[in-house]
Amino acid sequence: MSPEGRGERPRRQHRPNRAHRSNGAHRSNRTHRPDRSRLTAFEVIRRVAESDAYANLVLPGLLRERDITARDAAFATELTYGTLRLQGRYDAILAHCTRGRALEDLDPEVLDLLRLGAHQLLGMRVPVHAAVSQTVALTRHVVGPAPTGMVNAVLRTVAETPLQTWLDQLAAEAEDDVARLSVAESHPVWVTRAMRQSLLSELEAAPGRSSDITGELATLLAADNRPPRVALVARPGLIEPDDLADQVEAQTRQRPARGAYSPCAVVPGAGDPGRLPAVEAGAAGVQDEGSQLVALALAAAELEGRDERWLDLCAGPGGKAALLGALAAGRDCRLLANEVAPHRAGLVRGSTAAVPAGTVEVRIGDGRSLGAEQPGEFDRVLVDAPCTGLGALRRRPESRWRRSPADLATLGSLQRDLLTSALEAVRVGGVVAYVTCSPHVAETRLVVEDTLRRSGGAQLLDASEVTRTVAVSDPDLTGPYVQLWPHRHGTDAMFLALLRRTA
Ligand SMILES: C[S@@+](CC[C@H](N)C(=O)[O-])C[C@H]1O[C@@H](n2cnc3c(N)ncnc32)[C@H](O)[C@@H]1O
Repeated sequence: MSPEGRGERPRRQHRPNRAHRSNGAHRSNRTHRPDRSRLTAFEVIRRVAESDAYANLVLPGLLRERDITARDAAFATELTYGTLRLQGRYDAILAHCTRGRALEDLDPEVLDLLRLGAHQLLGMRVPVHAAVSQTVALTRHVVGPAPTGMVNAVLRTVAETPLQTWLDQLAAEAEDDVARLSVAESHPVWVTRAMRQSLLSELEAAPGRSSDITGELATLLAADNRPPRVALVARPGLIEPDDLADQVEAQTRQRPARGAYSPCAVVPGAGDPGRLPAVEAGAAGVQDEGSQLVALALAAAELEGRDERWLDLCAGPGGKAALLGALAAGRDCRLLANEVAPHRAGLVRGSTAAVPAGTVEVRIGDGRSLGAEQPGEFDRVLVDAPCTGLGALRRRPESRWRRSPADLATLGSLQRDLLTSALEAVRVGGVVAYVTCSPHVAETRLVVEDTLRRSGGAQLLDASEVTRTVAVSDPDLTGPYVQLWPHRHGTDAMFLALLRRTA
């Protein structure tokens, strides 16, 4: 299930400075108060570890609550997200600095403190003295005095060697390119392997592409470690992109760029999109250009015959439903937005609130049974399937460490069932878009090919060609499937297949 769908589990109460309270050394706590940005970053990282929380959901609330703004907020954000993203790299480095002590044997809070210190030293250009002394102060505040000597010594050892020298040393120890890139770019090995597999499978479909898979893999993994640029969607018929750009300009005093691919996209370089009048009114929203493109492609696919009823089988939280709803309203079509989780169905209602009344109906239910309940009813169907989210690692810093290959089995059977149901729900001649925010072939082409084989009565359309017709510039796609990439397109790694029901 995607991040927004999972609630935060009750968390273990964080007890600042346990040891101090027990030995009564309060004065030292007062004189070595850690700064609020670092303390906030630490607390978010602990919540991520202890309660399965999502950093991008917890951090903004904490910053607001504590009135941490401007440069301090930017520092806390980079410290939190950078530490979470690059945890694999830092663990490999820290393991060389603990004098033989395994990282698993450290108190988890102390390990997180070391990671925070390592990111300041190696990823943020914080001066050594400040990075070490502040991390030691934070350690004393949140854990107590016992590990401060160790934290000080380990971070000083980390700081003795520049990042590139560390990476060269780790590369020399790696047994192959996948292991080397996994450590250097901080991805679990199975994820790196899956990305490599996906790039290779594209090469089979388009042999003309660069065959330097290792080089491209390195670029892709590095792109996953950079924060994504925010893109806005101007929902057709609700606001024109130029009018949205005017609102951004009024807020930021800078004319925003238009999207590289989506005709509806506006890309503000700064500002607070949530405060734009169009976003507040629901005429626009924050949406990755990849998500915009796949929804636009479904709406643009040629249909034989009637075009009246559209279905979004897995609609929550409703980004694509809002875009499809706006398009549907412009064509006098109706959209049924289905979602299994009631609270997410509520989010769909919110996202689609600005679409003219009577266009979108929100339904709470299991998409797997919808095809049997309403067979052949729909002309266009979107299956934006629950997936590992490996295509959105840029925006969910902790997710790469949370997922495991075991998730693929559970998700794979759900994905197949949902696509089968969509093929039942669409009428003969109608089109189904199968979409994932993951490039893992087990969630993309294998699901499509298996389902086509099992269900029969459907054919694959050339999704690249359809996508080219809606894109404002050539996304350089080949073959029946569309796979977008952060390093090539600057989008999430969205996958799209288009299928037409034939019998
Ligand atoms: C990738 S998200 C969809 C994102 C959405 N299309 C958007 O653009 O905002 C997948 C959604 O599928 C929902 N889901 C999971 N299992 C489902 C099922 N059996 N039937 C319908 N929806 C399901 C999840 O709750 C989640 O909201």
